[in-house]
Amino acid sequence: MLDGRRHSVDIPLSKALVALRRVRSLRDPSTNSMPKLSSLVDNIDWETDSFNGVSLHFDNQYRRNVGFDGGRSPRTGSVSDPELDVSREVEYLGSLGRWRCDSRKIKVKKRLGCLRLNGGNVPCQSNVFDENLENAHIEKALELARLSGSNKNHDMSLNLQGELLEAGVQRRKFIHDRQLVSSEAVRDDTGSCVGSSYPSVSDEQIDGLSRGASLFANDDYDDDRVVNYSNCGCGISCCWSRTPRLRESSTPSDVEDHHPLLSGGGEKICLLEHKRSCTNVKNEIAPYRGSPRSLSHKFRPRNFSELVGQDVLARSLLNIILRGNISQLYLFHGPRGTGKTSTAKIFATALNCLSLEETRPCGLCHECVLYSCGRSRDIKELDPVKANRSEKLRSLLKYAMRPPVSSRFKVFIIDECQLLHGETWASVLNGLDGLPRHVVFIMITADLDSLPRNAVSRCQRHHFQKVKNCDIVNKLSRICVEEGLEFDKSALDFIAAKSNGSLRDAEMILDQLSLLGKRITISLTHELIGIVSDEELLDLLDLALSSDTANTVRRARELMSSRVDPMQLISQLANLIMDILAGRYQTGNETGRIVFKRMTSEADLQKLRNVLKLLSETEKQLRTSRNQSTWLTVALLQLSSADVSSLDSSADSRTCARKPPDNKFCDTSLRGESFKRPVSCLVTDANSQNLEIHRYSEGKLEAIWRGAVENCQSRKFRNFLQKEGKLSSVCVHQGLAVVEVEFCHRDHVSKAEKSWKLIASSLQLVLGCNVEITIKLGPCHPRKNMKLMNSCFGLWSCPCRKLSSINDGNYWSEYSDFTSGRAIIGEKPVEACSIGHGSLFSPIHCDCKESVAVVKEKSGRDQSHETLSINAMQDGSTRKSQLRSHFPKLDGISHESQVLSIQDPQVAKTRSSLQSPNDPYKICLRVQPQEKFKLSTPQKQPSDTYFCADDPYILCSSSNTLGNSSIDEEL
Ligand SMILES: Nc1ncnc2c1ncn2[C@@H]1O[C@H](COP(=O)(O)OP(=O)(O)OP(=O)(O)O)[C@@H](O)[C@H]1O
Ligand SMILES: [Zn+2]
Repeated sequence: MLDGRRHSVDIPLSKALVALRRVRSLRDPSTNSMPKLSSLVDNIDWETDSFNGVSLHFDNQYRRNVGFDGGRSPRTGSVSDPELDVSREVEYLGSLGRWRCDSRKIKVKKRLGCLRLNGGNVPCQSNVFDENLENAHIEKALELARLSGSNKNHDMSLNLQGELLEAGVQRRKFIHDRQLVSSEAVRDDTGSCVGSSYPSVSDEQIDGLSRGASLFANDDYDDDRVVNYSNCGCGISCCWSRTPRLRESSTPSDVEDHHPLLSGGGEKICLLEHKRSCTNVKNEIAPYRGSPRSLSHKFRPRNFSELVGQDVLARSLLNIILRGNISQLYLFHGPRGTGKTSTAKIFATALNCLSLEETRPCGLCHECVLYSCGRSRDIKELDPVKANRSEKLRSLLKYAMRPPVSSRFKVFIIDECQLLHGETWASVLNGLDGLPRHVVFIMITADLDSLPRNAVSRCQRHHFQKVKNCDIVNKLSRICVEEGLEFDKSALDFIAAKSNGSLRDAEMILDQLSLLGKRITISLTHELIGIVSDEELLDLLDLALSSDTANTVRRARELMSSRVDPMQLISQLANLIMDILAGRYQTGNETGRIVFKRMTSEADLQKLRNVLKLLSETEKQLRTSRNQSTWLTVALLQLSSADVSSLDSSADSRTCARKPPDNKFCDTSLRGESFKRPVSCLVTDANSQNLEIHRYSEGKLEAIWRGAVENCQSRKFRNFLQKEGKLSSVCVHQGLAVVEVEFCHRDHVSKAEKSWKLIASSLQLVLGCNVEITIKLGPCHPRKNMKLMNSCFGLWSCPCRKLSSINDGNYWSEYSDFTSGRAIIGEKPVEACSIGHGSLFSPIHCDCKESVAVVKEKSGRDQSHETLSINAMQDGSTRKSQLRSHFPKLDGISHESQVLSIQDPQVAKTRSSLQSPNDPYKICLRVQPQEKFKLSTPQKQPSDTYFCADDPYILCSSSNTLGNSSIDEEL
């Protein structure tokens, strides 16, 4: 029918069109929206070119607006990018119905058919969809195009577009359905319909298509969104569901109907709905229409009143909005799982909520609905890692300059903002003054200490508390009721206790339990969490204290082999003992009553304290040990002898004088140093063989190592061993010492291995028995070559200043300053910092290798000696290296270390904030002036004063001063 005429739509032209659609100059400069583009398609008409072909034609106004010039990019003037994504071509073809007529029609079909679908090239089977129908549309379109070309008939041109679109839709429907079969569509958590993955043919949607993602996607900053969509969408990048269209008249139901995809602010899942009315092809696999992904997702708070345990904070945020005191930069910080992200979203929505009521966000207004269904273009969650890329950041700031699309504020939420680089922070802070008032940044972090100080001080900070146990229990029970779960109250209590103030953790545990049955019982909870119940713990403690060796070993083994990690067990035991000592333990069972009956005298309580110390020591050793179960069993067997005398240093020397059998460690080869009696005990191993194990404190191991090193002839090798090596364990059995020596570098290990005989014989000399040596790679030692400038060093030289508690993973970051200070030790002033505001069993550590902390230790043997060690906390392991060159007088090592925190005005103030009611550990700051020091302003400074009066045990001792007093050298 069109014989003799060459109908062509040049590919460059089509690509240029696609390119044009992405050009920012097409946007309305005032709103950054795309009204011109929306009608761009409408204004395309078709004309026959000089070659009797058909070419796309923009009306002149648009030509002028966009500076369109054939196949050239309007921005650069260069030819459009030949590498344009095929998927964009699909989009374009789909929306505009690009084709080549006649024989070229076939080409178009082939082209369409071979378009790459997500996950690979999936060629279409041309016989699967109705080719005739498509042909009919194309023929009709061609005819129309010819006519419109000659007549410049606008209506006709629109009809033509309709036909083309029909053809395109046919094709895309086909592609889409294939896609549905080959991949699972991703759904939103509410399971609601969220818009079609391909359009019906309404003008509105066509319009949406033309405005949509590909245009906005090319907005520099919106790349993120595109990535999100294309990653989790239906797989067809032309999917119009990435093109949330602002429909000003949207009612909630209206919006629900087209429910989203998410725009910037939504949860990062692409929500696709296959509009079944648009397709007549059956889906072989029905798209997933699941329930919410998790309980915590389902029960995410949607407004301030649903926030749990953050009442004050919620009130203050609401007041900020009601009074209109909006800052530009907010910082939400606090422990994990306490509602920071949820609150940021609530706050962002409330900022834009249109309701005049005081309860905001209302959840009903246009803005609220837009956000809740993921379509808000004014609330965006940004990926901090991407924001670190300078070009992204520039785009972001540029984007922020533009007025909000439909709301009052443009809100950018940056979760995990500690991942922002210093330069990113600097750019944000510098750019802040120039940004319009409608821009609001909400930064979220659980790690305040990693943020640059100036950034923190520029933000309006809001601290999220750990959620109280009772609040957690209430929320959990509400969830149970709503979910139709039965529950034991004790199970919920237990979950709350274990989740350590994190409501999310609690909800996740409950979630898991709910999968196991309709009733949440305490035993099931114990089973799942892998924690020993109090009864079992008491039973074990009772066995251990009553010297019932065989049963203690059996019971400990049972527990550890079934479900409990030795570290966990030791921590639980310690908690239990602490509760008993603090009089907080309520026993409801027989074992408990028996134990308590026994534990009445002061001596018994003292014994329990000693048990705690012993467990603390063991816990430290377990961290570096490979055979944790054995060492824990060993420790348990020692509990019965943990009376006052066994841990008393003076008693130690007496014991040592008695010289235990097989014990050569009091040998004078150790240059006159007296050591504590090696703790020896009998363990029945798996083969029921008796294995005698001598266990040494870390200090003693160091001394043995020192002795061995000094026995080495070669000075070079001696230096090497001293600097790089560490004796990590000695196990003596029937006159044979099994020794482990660690080096923290592979090269060092191989070097030491080459000279193992040297090391072994040196150790033999010290130990006085045969030695079997194992040389292994261990965790890094503290930096022995640490530069000590005027003996001053401090934790705060550590660039990351990241403090965290090993045991519970909590970040106490906001209190990082509280123990830094200056101390005078001996005659030398040093920077001192307390690292121990955690607990005895979860010492605070710094995960930066360069962190150092000064620890003052009382010598185990001789109180007049003081040992100054550097504890470099790395990866949870504590190492000590003595600074003998700086403090030659210091010698001896003990297991008792006290952290100095000096001149710290914050201590008293912060103790109460540190001590969260939910904290399984009690934190007690102890004022304990050392003999060598005197407080210059001694008011309120009785020796051994506990701030924590109800706590009979020092969980964390900090020798320090109150108020602004300082510590001076003893007069
Ligand atoms: N204060 C709270 N009130 C109500 N629900 C909460 C609260 N805190 C946590 N949740 C629950 O935990 C889930 C996760 O919370 P959210 O992501 O807001 O915590 P977060 O503090 O930002 O955690 P993270 O720092 O790990 O990102 C929520 O979906 C909600 O179900
Ligand atoms: Zn609202």
